[in-house]
Amino acid sequence: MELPQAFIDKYQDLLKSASGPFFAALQEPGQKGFRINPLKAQTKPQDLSLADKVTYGDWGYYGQVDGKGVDHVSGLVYSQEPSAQFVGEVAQAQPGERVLDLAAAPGGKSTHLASQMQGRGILFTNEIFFSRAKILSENIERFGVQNAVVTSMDSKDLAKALPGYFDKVLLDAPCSGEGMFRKDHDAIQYWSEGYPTECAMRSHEILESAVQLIRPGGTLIYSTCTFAPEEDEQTIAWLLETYPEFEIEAIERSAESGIAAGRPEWANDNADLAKTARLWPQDLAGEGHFVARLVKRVTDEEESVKEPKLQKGTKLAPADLTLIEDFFQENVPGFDLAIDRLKTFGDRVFLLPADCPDLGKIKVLRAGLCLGTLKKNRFEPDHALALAIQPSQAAQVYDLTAHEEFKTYVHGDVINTKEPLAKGFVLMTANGNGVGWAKFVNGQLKNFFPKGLRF
Ligand SMILES: C[S@@+](CC[C@H](N)C(=O)[O-])C[C@H]1O[C@@H](n2cnc3c(N)ncnc32)[C@H](O)[C@@H]1O
Repeated sequence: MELPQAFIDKYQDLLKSASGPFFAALQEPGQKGFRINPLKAQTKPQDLSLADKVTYGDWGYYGQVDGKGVDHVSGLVYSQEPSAQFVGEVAQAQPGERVLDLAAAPGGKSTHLASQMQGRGILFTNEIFFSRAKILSENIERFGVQNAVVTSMDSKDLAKALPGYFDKVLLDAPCSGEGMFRKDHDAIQYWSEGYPTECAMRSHEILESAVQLIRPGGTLIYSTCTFAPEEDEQTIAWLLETYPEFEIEAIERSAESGIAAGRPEWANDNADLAKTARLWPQDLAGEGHFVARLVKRVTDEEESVKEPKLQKGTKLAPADLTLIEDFFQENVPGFDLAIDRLKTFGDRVFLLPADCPDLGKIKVLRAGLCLGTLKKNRFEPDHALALAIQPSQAAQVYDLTAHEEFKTYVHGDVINTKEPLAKGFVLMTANGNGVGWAKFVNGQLKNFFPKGLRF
């Protein structure tokens, strides 16, 4: 890998004698990793050895996930390199909290936060670019998250809609990506001497919104996947100077983790910057990252934050409500259908997260769990529902791995079976987790795996 000369000069100057091991590490292959999904019923991957555990967090392992394998398709695993997993560990979202992931696509950190929240509280996960927000939304669906609102907004507009609403805001900033050079050689092509400063300016702008979105007493987590001090310590120094109500909270780092402290001498010498964390590829098995956690102090002159109105459910026509209730009674009897939280977008019916704020001014791609679609005289379950429920909640289950028919199903083919199934919807499972729906009629399981996902 050929590094730009200006990059080499910069890090020789910053790292002095440590620059040798740094440049040597950049010539090594990138580290691969994944996290296991605790929201799933069966949490033991089928085709992966779990020998090498990432030292921090409960769910991380080293290794590469097969994008076409059972574990990926069922949402049991999420590919994420090990250093990126440290960001979620620093955030420590709690069940019941209001959490925002402000720059979230493709969803590595959001799915991690959702794992921590265990379906309780509300997770707003935002991506400014709509095409990337769609990918984020698909990943939230595959992971079986029920309490997320996926949005695609400029952070300024989100801050106008929900000021002071969140207990925690994560900004995993769009950055110069130096920490990803080993994984993504294109990042080297984008890099120029002035690029970190440009990115830092964009981070400042997004942080201005993040600051408004956090409630007094709430927490900001800021991370990048770059080594550049402009985007790391210098950006946090700028934040502290501009918003004195913020204070850095020390990040716990065990000695064996290889995680280093932030570098005050690369910013304004504020000693508190050493409470931030740096992940260097020469010190640990992972890529480059920077993480800071800050608390927004409650000040005396604080104006009380106005609670937003709650989002009302849709008042459904009695016939439509009956269709939905009958579907659940027959096919997913174990599901707790909270009628007052049902909300339609066109003919699609969603179950909003509990206490969802008014979404009137918010550009939403997914509001909680998509249950299904109201068709003429019937209700058809959504793929998202198959991925979110536990198989024990479904009336009928067909295990594809036991029948060695996983590939047939994801290819979109009909499955013939002699199993004693009743006419109706069947949850198709693989290795004990839902992967989609089929409809059983006359000895055949008609395939409902979405056309766009078949392979
Ligand atoms: C580092 S990536 C996020 C990765 C994600 N947290 C994950 O773990 O999968 C930063 C994201 O910010 C988005 N972004 C770029 N400019 C932005 C802006 N002005 N406001 C908000 N997000 C922006 C990018 O499209 C990108 O998806």
